[in-house]
This record gives sequence, C-alpha cells and structure tokens, in this order.
Amino acid sequence: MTDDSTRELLLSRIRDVTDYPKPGVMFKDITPLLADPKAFTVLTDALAELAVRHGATKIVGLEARGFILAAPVAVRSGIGFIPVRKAGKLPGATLSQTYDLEYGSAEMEVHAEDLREGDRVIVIDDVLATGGTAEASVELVRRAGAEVVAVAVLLELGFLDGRARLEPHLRGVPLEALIKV
Ligand SMILES: O=P(O)(O)OC[C@H]1O[C@H](OP(=O)(O)OP(=O)(O)O)[C@H](O)[C@@H]1O
Ligand SMILES: Nc1ncnc2[nH]cnc12
Repeated sequence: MTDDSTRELLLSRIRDVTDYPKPGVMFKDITPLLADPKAFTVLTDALAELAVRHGATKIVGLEARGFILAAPVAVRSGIGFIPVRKAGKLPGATLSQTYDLEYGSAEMEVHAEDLREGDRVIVIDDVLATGGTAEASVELVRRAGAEVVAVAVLLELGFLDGRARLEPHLRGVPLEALIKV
C-alpha cells in the first residue's frame, strides 16, 4: 500500500512544465524523480508490491517512460519484462495497435511470441492522461492471448478523465495509480 508520505515524496519529485510539447498541455516531467535514488527506489518498491499482489507473471512496460519504471520493477519482483514498443522497433513477428494520446497518435507493437494464454500481465506506465495508451496496451496484451491482471501508473491526471475512458475496456481489471492530480 502507498502511504501519504510515499505519495508526498513522489509528487514532490514531479515537475510541471507548461505548454509542452504543445500549447495548452501541462507536462508532468518525472526526470527529477528518476534522479533521486530514494524516490526511485520507493516507486520501484511500490510498483513491485502491486505486481506481486496481483499475481502477475509478466510485466509489460510501455515505451519509453514506462520502460524506465517497469524494468527495475521486473528485477525487484523477479518477474519477466516484456517491452511494448513504438512501431518499427521490434525485430520479430509483432502484433500492433494504433492509438490516440493527449498530444497525438501513435502505433505500438509487441513480439507475438512474448505473451500467450496463461500469462498474467501487469501493464506499467508513468502517466495516465487520456487513457489512450493504456487502452491500446490492454487490447494488445489480450490479442496476444494473455490476461491483464492490473494496469499500474505512477501518476493519474484526473482532469483528463482517462479512468472513465479506460474503465469499460478494463472489464473489472484494477487500474492502480500511486498518485492522482
Ligand atoms: O493516457 P495518454 O493520453 O495515452 O498518455 C499517456 C502516455 O503518454 C506518454 O507517453 P508518450 O507517448 O508521450 O511517450 P514517451 O514515453 O516515449 O515519452 C506517457 O508516458 C504515457 O505512455
Ligand atoms: N500531460 C502529460 N504529462 C506527461 N506525460 C503525458 N502523457 C500524456 N499527457 C502527458
């Protein structure tokens, strides 16, 4: 469980950048958190605890910031890491999914052989904004035959209503946000 002091520490290490990458966007920059080993460790431990609590057998991280968070969680929890990459970066046979996000649209891919029926996947990312990225990742994991047991993010941007968009697609799967603004 994430207590108030943990949430306060994590939130204090996220920097607001106005009008980035486009006018009107309040960008939540996690680089100060990554540069603070105590905060990064607290974050890794909290996400690893979620992975274990939900009985995950695979950790899916979303390129690029999701990789930074999910990789140490995989090591900490002893669970395998599966990268979901932006299109065109994976060398093997892939499944792909297009999606919209707060400031654009994109396509994500996963190696088809990395996920299969029986796998219990926790999807990890840094930010839930409009929910488009998370929705696409859930779809991708399910198309690969695996089960999504949780979606976990560091920060939920409540004012963008991503949770409401995502919930019908989650079909009861918990969306865990360590902090919400
Ligand atoms: O909820 P959404 O509106 O879909 O937005 C959330 C996504 O946006 C950011 O990724 P981005 O594609 O900017 O890429 P990056 O991780 O490579 O910086 C962030 O890391 C999430 O993956
Ligand atoms: N406002 C935001 N800050 C950081 N990452 C994001 N991804 C989508 N919207 C974002």
